[in-house]
Amino acid sequence: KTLNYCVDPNWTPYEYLEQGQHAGLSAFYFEKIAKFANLEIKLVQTESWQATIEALTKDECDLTPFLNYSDARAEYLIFSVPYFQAPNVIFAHYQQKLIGGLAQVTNERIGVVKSYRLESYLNRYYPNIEQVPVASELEGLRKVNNKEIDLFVSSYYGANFLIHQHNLANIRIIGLADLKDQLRIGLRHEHSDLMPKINQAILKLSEEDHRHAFSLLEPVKVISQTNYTLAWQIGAIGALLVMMMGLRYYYSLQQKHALAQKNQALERLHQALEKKNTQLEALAVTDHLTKLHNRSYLSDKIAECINRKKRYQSECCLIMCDVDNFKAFNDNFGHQVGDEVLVVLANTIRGCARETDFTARWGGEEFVIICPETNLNDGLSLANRIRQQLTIESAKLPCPVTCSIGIAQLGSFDTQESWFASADQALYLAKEAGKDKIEVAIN
Ligand SMILES: Nc1nc2c(ncn2[C@@H]2O[C@H](COP(=O)(O)OP(=O)(O)OP(=O)(O)O)[C@@H](O)[C@H]2O)c(=O)[nH]1
Repeated sequence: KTLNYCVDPNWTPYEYLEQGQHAGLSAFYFEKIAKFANLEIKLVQTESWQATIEALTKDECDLTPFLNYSDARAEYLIFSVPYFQAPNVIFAHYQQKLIGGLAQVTNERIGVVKSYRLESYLNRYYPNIEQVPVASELEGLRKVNNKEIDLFVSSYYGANFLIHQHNLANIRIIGLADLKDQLRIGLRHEHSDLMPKINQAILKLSEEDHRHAFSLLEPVKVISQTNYTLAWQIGAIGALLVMMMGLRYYYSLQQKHALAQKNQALERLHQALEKKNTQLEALAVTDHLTKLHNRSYLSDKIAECINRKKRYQSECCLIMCDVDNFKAFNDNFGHQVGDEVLVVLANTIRGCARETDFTARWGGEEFVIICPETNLNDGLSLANRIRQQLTIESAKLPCPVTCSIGIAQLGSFDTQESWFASADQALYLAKEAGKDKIEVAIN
């Protein structure tokens, strides 16, 4: 027949339920005893020791493996020989004085676990002591630790275990209780025929078994262990992040460097382009043979002179200079020498003109000088200087070179066309008059 058994679900470390299973010292002993006695057993779970006692009285449980003898219990239970003994002691807050035993308890309130043998024992032998019922040993000890009650009586090993386990640092033992736990199996009377077998099984328990049972009462040390796996994981993630950030920083530095180099190259290119543009702009307004300005450059300057004349009545002279018999020169000495003649005349004009004058090759063998802020006399003397200097400069050429010059002063109502037409007319007259001459246009 299967025996149903109940235990105290909250009597750590002696006896308790862990995930619905019987655990603790009594579990270790009872498993061995049941095996030695060849008992078939089945746990019936209860909510408290009081519920276990009730279940035993109501025949819902056949036995309980770890309890003390009491006359009250003997009414429905038969007891085995004890197989575990422990003194009972009095616990108090560490500020309480030592006492000899329960007999010296006077005004103190003492905690007792409901339905424990101590409850009836105190009622019987110390009726004057004020009892405070608690649900479990742990609750009683906590109340002492927090000074909610003055004393607590309990089994030495079990309470010692709980004090360490739950770090109840304010508690100390201040005296011995009269009672001693003598823990054994309690079996309902109707199964008393099994008791001899059970007692025999208890006697089979070895010293080694008892040593092991005591080892179960060692408080479990809560060792704060570093979670190295987590530390490694965090470390690895951290290192990875640092590495990624480092790589990112390294790449951004490289990119920055490459960008800076590209920018420098672009800047150099930009400067070269600007230089080229300036050169191109200069080329666009420069005659490539004589390096004087060309006609398009002069157009702007002529317009400026006309505007200044209109606004300030400032004087301006236009000198038009044409190489005499240039065709013959080309024909006789070739175009290369003809080019040299043009360069000589251009240099002569450049050398004679003021820095403020604008000189240009107007086309072919014809040159133009615009002389701002220059009256007719000054223009005339410039024209003479050119003619004279050309005679000197052309000495290095195969044949003397002369030029004819027409001068026109800018009139108040002149346009570019009329002004140039006047100078051209004067030049024509100089040619007509036999060349190597200067003629002035009359307004
Ligand atoms: N070598 C050279 N000859 C040029 C250049 N530009 C124009 N000519 C030549 O200059 C000559 C000008 O001849 P013409 O207009 O008859 O003038 P010219 O022979 O000087 O006669 P006059 O003006 O009356 O003295 C032409 O034969 C053109 O081919 C040039 O850049 N270089």
